[in-house]
Amino acid sequence: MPIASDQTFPFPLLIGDIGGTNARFALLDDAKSEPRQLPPVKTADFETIEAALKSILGLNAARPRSAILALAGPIQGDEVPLTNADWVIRPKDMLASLGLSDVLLINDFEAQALAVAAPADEDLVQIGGGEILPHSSRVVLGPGTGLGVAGMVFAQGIWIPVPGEGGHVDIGPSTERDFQIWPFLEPIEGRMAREQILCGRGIMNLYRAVCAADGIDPALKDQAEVTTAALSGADAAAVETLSLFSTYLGRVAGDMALIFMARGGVFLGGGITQKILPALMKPEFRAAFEDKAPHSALMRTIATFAVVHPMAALAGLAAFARRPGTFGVATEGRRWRS
Ligand SMILES: Nc1ncnc2c1ncn2[C@@H]1O[C@H](COP(=O)(O)OP(=O)(O)OP(=O)(O)O)[C@@H](O)[C@H]1O
Repeated sequence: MPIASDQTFPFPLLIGDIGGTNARFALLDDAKSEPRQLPPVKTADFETIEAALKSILGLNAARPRSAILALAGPIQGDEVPLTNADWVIRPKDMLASLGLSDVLLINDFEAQALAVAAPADEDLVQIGGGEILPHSSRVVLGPGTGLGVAGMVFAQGIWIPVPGEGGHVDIGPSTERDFQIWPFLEPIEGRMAREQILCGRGIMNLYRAVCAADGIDPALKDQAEVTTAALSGADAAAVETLSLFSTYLGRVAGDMALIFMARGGVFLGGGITQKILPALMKPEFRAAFEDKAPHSALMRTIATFAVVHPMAALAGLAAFARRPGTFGVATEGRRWRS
């Protein structure tokens, strides 16, 4: 079966990380050069990806010959809608209108996974104990506009990213306080999924539920206000919201570590991780991560990290574009050529 590792991509190469809110792009002139970052764009500011790219590529930039784009959403067919934004990516249109000869689409957390195959020390902040076991499975998960999740498996000498929709797995109450709050959380079509809590709008869902459980009016208007008030200690409901958020993220991170037996480490990406890092360094996240009887002893050996690289997905795509043979990235049904 053909995999991307069998083939290289023509340079100059455009790499892009397209999230629900933000889209970030860079150009790689060749396999040895550093990516040249293009100005970031808000997906809501442009009707289509072609319009966004035409605006930022400008007249003088080297014209890319191929593109590898990471998208927030499952990739299927010739029209790929984003899960949390209005863009529909049509690779055939991109080939024609941008003059490309090769387009590969992958999942955005697959790109985050590519970035944690060989992360630089300065791009990581360790949360709690444990050590990375080399050549062992890894997990990345990140709260942003949604909750992205992916695995990274090492087999037969290469790293294989395993994309999925792990943000949409069910999550349930566990402690007495959870049972007080859960009835007030807004479900999605009748069920509680991880992404109802562990993302930007999830923070508001959780904050409103905490307030409702205590019979108080929610005074804070958006997730940034909640995390700011929580980190400064200015609002008790916000403080509890962020504490619970850390606990639930720890639980889910622990679940993913168990599923992948991630002795290679669990890596937290996503835009929100860096904004709430002081809260994640408190005991709640790691305690919930380790609270996995009968496997708590095992969990204590698994390292957890916040990824503090500002463009981790782009770094992952650049690593793949330079040396596709060191990764097992499947291309069936997601590569288009002119
Ligand atoms: N200070 C903050 N505290 C909490 N949430 C925040 C803060 N600032 C931004 N957010 C939320 O973070 C989310 C954007 O995250 P991110 O920057 O990872 O975007 P994205 O890459 O487009 O997301 P995704 O890849 O998950 O679709 C939005 O929901 C936004 O409201």
